[in-house]
Amino acid sequence: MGRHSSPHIVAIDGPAGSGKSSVSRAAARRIGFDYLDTGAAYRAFAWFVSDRGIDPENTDAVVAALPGFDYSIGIAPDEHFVRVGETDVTDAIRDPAVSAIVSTVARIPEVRAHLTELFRSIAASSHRTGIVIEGRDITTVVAPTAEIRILLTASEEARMARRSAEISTQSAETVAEQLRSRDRADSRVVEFMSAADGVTTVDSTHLDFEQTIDAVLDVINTYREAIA
Ligand SMILES: Nc1ncnc2c1ncn2[C@@H]1O[C@H](COP(=O)(O)OP(=O)(O)O)[C@@H](O)[C@H]1O
Ligand SMILES: Nc1ccn([C@@H]2O[C@H](COP(=O)(O)OP(=O)(O)O)[C@@H](O)[C@H]2O)c(=O)n1
Repeated sequence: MGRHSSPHIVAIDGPAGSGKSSVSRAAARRIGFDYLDTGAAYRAFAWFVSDRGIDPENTDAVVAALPGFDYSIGIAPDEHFVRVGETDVTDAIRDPAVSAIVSTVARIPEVRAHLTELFRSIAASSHRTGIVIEGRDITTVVAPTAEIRILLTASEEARMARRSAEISTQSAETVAEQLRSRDRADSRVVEFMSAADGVTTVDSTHLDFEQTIDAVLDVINTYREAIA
């Protein structure tokens, strides 16, 4: 526990359904690191905006809501919760209604700057040797100097199939169309479809879940001396 230096950072980016959350959490658990899902904060902020009756297209009103956004998240891989104020929103932020508006609030530069600062301070609060942080702009904006940076990709077909297997309340076509339109909107704001300089690509299209975790751990182990 008595660690005083900053935690080492493993930065992982990728499109929706590439396996970022599940693979990052499992990899973090195996190496005793904390785990931060940054998409959860964008989702929780979208939930908050909607809960307050703010139109997500009303940029000024959305920006004005930022100081009142009281966010907390569990970063131990086995203690997952997301809260806004006293409200547990762990499940609510996965609702399709939240997915439908999250890209609209995520494209606002003030929102991105505010959440980026929040992610850096959450990461700095980790008491473990390191933290795996996943999202869309972790390798490029949030933690561009991380020792280990990975782009986790998979074909569009594989990503849609994985996500529709999780969601039983909507048809596969609806899930696929919503995912495609969110990826399109997100990729206008941040580049996560191709790897930036120094970022290692892990393509999980033909890997199962366990093989993908192993592929990510292989990349981490390659740099192990840097994070020993
Ligand atoms: N390599 C894989 N093969 C098959 N299913 C996978 C693989 N990686 C992840 N999954 C599953 O795909 C779904 C989407 O993964 P998730 O981690 O939520 O992706 P993301 O965070 O990138 O949107 C989850 O149900 C997860 O268990
Ligand atoms: N670092 C990040 C993470 C998420 N996001 C936004 O948050 C949304 C939800 O992210 P997520 O990681 O939960 O999405 P999934 O890929 O899990 O569906 C994305 O569609 C982006 O609009 C972002 O802009 N930057």
